[in-house]
Amino acid sequence: MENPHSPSQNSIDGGHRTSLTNHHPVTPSTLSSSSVDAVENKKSMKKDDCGSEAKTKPFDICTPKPSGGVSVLKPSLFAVNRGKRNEMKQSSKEIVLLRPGMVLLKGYISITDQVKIVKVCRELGLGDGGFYQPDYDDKTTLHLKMMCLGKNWDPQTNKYVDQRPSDGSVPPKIPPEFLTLVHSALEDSHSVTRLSNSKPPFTFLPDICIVNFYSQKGRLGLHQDKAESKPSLSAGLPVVSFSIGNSAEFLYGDGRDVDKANKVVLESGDVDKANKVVLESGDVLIFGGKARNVFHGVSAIKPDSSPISLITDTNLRNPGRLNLTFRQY
Ligand SMILES: O=C(O)CCC(=O)C(=O)O
Ligand SMILES: [Fe+2]
Repeated sequence: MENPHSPSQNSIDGGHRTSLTNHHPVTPSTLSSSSVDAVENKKSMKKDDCGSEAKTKPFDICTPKPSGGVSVLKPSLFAVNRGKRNEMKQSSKEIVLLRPGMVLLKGYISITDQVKIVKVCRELGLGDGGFYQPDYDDKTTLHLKMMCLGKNWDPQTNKYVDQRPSDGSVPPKIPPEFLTLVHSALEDSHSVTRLSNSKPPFTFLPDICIVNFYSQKGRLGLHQDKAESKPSLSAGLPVVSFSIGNSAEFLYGDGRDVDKANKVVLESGDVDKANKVVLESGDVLIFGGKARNVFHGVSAIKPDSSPISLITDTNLRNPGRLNLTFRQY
C-alpha cells in the first residue's frame, strides 16, 4: 500500500462482472478454538474511541470491560432484529467475477469462523506488534488501525521489514487456521478466473497478513499493493482479503481517479443493479493475475451492518470493520 489520495464518493462502475450463484461449497468451520479462549483472560486495556488514544497504546477491536475481558452488552431488541436481518442477508453464497483475475466470494466465511478470527485478532492485537496507528512519511495518518502478521509493512518506506520501526516489535506469526481458509477460498475461485500468471495449481505461500481495523470514519485511498517482491508481483500471486464486521464501500479501478473507479457497495440486494455487488461480513475478495495491480481502496464504512452473532459473541466494536489481506512476499 502506498500513500493514496483520499477517495470521494462519486464513483462509477465500468467493470466486467459475471455472477455465478451456488458455485462454491458451504465452508465448514475450519478454525480451531484453541487459541481464542485466552483472549477472555487478557488483562485490562485502556478505553479507546478508535481515534483519540495515544499512538503507542494497544488498540482493542472489541469493546473492553473495565476488568479486561470483553463485556458483552445486551443489545436492544431493535439492534437484535437489525443484526438478525444482516445475518440472514449475508449468508447468501455466490461467486462474482469483478474483472479477469478479481473475484468476490460472497458470504464465504462462516459466522463461527468470523467469530474465531475476531477473537484471535483481538488477542494478537493487544500484544506485542499489535494494533497501532500508522503514519505515512509525510506525517499524514492512515484512517485505520493496523497490525501486521508475518512481516511488518512500513508505511513510511512502503517496504517490508522484520521489526516495526516505531517500537521495535516483531510481527506475530500468521495463525495456520487463517491460511487454511485462504487456500480453500483460492481453490473455490479457480472455477471463475486465473489468479496468477501461471496455470493453477500455482504455489501461493502467504507470509504476510496486514490486518486493518476501520471505525466509522475509517477509509483507505485508492492505491496498488506493490511492496511485495518482484517475483511475487510478476507472477501475479494474489492478494486475498477477508472482510469481517461492518460493511464497507470498496472502490477499484485502473488509476487513482476516483471518478473512474468501480464501486463495490458492501450491501446486500444490489447484485443486479449497475455498478454494485453484494459484499459484506464474511466476504472474501481476491485479486491476482491480470488484476494484481488494480487500484483499490475503501471510501466508507456502514455502521450497524454486522451480523448479530458476531456482535453478541465478540462485542466487536460498532462501528467497526476488520480486514485481513494475505500476500506472499
Ligand atoms: O480494507 C480493505 O478492504 C482493503 C485493504 C487494503 O487494500 C490493504 O490493506 O492494502
Ligand atoms: Fe491494498
